[in-house]
Amino acid sequence: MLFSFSRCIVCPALPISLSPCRATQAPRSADLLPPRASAATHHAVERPSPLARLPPRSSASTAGEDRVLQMSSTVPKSSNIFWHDCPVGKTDRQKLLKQKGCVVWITGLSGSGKSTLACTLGRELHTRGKLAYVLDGDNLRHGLNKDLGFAAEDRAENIRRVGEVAKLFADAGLLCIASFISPYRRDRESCRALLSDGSFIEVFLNMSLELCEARDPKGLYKLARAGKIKGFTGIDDPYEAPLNCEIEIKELDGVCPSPSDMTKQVVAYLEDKGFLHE
Ligand SMILES: Nc1ncnc2c1ncn2[C@@H]1O[C@H](COP(=O)(O)OS(=O)(=O)O)[C@@H](OP(=O)(O)O)[C@H]1O
Ligand SMILES: Nc1ncnc2c1ncn2[C@@H]1O[C@H](COP(=O)(O)OP(=O)(O)O)[C@@H](O)[C@H]1O
Repeated sequence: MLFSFSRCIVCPALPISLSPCRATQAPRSADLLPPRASAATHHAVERPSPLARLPPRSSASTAGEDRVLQMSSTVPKSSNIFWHDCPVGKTDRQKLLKQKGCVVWITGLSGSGKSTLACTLGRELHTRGKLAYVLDGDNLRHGLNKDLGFAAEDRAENIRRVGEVAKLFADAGLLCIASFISPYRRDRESCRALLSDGSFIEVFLNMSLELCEARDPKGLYKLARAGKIKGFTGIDDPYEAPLNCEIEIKELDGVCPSPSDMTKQVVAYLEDKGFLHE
């Protein structure tokens, strides 16, 4: 896989650092939104973002804005490149698989049940003889995205890469299940824009912070409350709720639907929209 990089700094005494990034958008106050400026202070505990090493281009703009503009990896940096079509296309693969490629994008707070839904849904689709593949935030941060932290621009780059990978999977004819906090609306919308034919299905796990924090299976909320993790989504970092998602799954009176009920809701949508047939 190729990524484009817009700028590098070469210092004889240091390793070369190359990093892309993309713009993010201001948060909404109703959505657990501490000031966006907190993104700049994320690194008290985690290692510094590779993106943060790049200096701004002009002193007039803010460092974050300028870096995002100058490094936008959605702008191709290569020249003399040509699209190469292959004789076997998406339609052929979909016929073979008897399904239609799509991306089921699950977004929500840490602890909202994203991974649980992704796995339960993946299992249900598999049982139905459908080829699905789960891309999970924690997992991809062990490999493809291991150079990224949790500053806003790192999260944006994380989601940009995943969006591109998910698009390839959908093109391969798979039912791609992406499970990421993906806290910024703009980043999610960029992924949606990669799939223009209604095959981006955004699933919002609309669980309250109280519920997620009570679950806290990894103890991360406790650490964030104790100030041991900075920039934790929902505590001192924003989460921008979707405005027009395809599926919203909510708790009712503090009770969350079971994984099986959530899965049924998503499968019913996929069935209704024809993704489970060629
Ligand atoms: N600062 C901070 N904020 C939020 N989450 C954190 C943070 N640090 C580590 N983690 C762990 O990383 C998991 C989220 O990774 P994602 O790739 O989904 O995040 S993002 O979409 O780029 O925001 C998330 O996994 P889930 O709990 O499954 O959501 C956490 O385990
Ligand atoms: N629908 C649900 N009902 C009850 N508990 C759930 C449900 N979904 C997830 N959980 C539990 O909540 C915790 C967080 O779920 P997880 O899938 O890891 O969330 P996320 O991936 O969003 O961080 C886990 O302990 C999981 O077993």
